[in-house]
Amino acid sequence: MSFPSVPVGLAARFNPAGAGDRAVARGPLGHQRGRSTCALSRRRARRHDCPPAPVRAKENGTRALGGHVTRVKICCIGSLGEAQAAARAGADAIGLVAAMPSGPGPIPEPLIADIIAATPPTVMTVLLSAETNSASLLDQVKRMQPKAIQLVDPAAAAAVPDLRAAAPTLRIIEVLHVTGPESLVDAERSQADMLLLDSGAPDAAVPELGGTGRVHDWSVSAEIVRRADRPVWLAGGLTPDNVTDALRTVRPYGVDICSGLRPAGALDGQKLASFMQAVRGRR
Ligand SMILES: O=C(O)c1ccccc1N[C@@H]1O[C@H](COP(=O)(O)O)[C@@H](O)[C@H]1O
Repeated sequence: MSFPSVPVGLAARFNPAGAGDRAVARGPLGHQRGRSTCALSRRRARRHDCPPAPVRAKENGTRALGGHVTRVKICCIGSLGEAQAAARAGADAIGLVAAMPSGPGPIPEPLIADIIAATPPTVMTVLLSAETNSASLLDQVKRMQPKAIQLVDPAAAAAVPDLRAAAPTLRIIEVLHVTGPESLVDAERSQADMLLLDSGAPDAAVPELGGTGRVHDWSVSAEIVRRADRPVWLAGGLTPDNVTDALRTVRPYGVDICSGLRPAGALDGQKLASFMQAVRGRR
């Protein structure tokens, strides 16, 4: 099965191979990191060869600092039809959830592999995995062939170097379950290509590794984004109603949503359209 074509504008600004993403993120975000030097005065900025000041959004937060268009990842895709609907709506990425200890998203691996194979290259296919060791993670990647892997268990952070060495084109997204200021330290330590800030409770009796529908403290997330030198996705309890606020507060590279588009389990077409409209800012 193949997808209808994705709007040209979306394809052009999203490069699943990754080089473009890194370039976009490392420019403006790296600039923010050096803010103490670069933001003090224009003269000092010139002396230190700082990049131009980021363009601030005039509208409702749809363009984060640096003027990039906010990426959208539609997660918990459950069928080829849902993947097609997400691509048609303009999603930059889709999330496919493998076996998890809890949550609404898991689907069988053969279905994940079929959806990935049918997805156009302009959409980043993200496999969500609860595995923590590199051999098991790599086996999953071989079986399903995603463009990116989302490591939802904090214990998987140690596997990042092995994954990168064995699968150099695979984008690695490390999930940080934001609990408080200590998450800033985890963000600093990460070796992944991208971070994804979520609201799980990995230490609960039945671990929650995502798909909770809960928001976390966005002020911590905003600080992580300010300090980060790599793309940061915001997830956890986003909805069409709160995403504008989330964008204004956190200014992430992209937003990621599961439960907020699934009041009855399946992807709700109207909620998907409202979410895309809120993020893209077409009012
Ligand atoms: O959805 C799940 O079942 C799930 C289970 C374990 C880890 C992640 C999971 N889903 C992902 O969690 C985030 C946020 O979801 P929500 O919007 O708060 O419901 C998202 O990436 C989901 O795909």
